[in-house]
Amino acid sequence: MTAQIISGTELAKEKRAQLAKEVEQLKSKGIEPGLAVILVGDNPASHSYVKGKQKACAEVGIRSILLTFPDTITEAALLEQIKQLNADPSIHGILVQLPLPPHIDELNVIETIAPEKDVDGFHPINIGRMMIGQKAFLPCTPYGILFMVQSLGVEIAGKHVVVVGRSNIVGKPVGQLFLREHATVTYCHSKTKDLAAMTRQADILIVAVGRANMIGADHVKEGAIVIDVGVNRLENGKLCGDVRFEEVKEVASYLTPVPKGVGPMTITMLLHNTVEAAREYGHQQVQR
Ligand SMILES: Nc1nc2c(c(=O)[nH]1)N[C@@H](CN(C=O)c1ccc(C(=O)N[C@@H](CCC(=O)O)C(=O)O)cc1)CN2
Repeated sequence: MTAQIISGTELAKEKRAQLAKEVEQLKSKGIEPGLAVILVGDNPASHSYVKGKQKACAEVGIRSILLTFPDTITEAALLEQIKQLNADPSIHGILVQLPLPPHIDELNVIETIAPEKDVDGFHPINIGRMMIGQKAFLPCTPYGILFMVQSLGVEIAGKHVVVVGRSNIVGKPVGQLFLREHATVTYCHSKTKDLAAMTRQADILIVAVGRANMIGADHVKEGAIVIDVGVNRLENGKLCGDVRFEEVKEVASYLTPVPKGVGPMTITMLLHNTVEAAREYGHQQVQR
């Protein structure tokens, strides 16, 4: 079997075209979706992701503002900035690019963002609402993965989804999203015994570890759908995923590439959440 490659770039293009129309409709009602992006420090990857987010906003007609701070900013000063944005009626979405410098407590920062402006879907209120099946902003990478799998038209209910990785922003929430779709979900992590025996049970295998090329053909059941979330930069400057693409493509039915797989969907679902935030809350001033 040779896998069909799921193009995140193509899916993102289709979804962004639809979002651009929705933004036009909102603007005709006097609502211009606005996103505030906060960037702390000089991590080159973070700068590049933020640039990508701003470019994508411009593409669909979302107004974005960028607030940059040196990595010496105090946590108190950063929280104050967020409170000001919470009170700004022209801003519907706020995101703080992660990771933050070690002296700043990420959870304090995330919890300071008003849940109705938390377009990253990281606030404990949104995570909690997601887990009990209530309306919530869904974290962008997990949401993008679900969107990709749903776009294949395969039934998710009853499928065995194995997630490798348990980060708060990808591994844990992606399992919950598939559980909400009635999949049977298994989480694997660094302490899992006989990883290959677990991953070979997966109908849908989602790998989000951040270790280059760790998953090979021997980890994958014939015909499985394999989603590679890893973005690893090699010494030669090239990007590669957590999955050994050339090997696994001979076993899987569908496979995402790196780059141009899950990455472009992350930014697209951020645009989706920002449009939703403007639609839901755009007409009212958030009081704080
Ligand atoms: N506040 C947030 N911080 C971080 C998030 C997030 O969702 N919210 N996720 C990651 C980084 N990230 C978005 O912020 C992100 C990562 C990767 C891509 C992407 O498109 N990758 C490309 C390759 C890019 C490259 O050349 O380096 C791809 O896979 O094709 C987009 C966004 C951590 N922080």
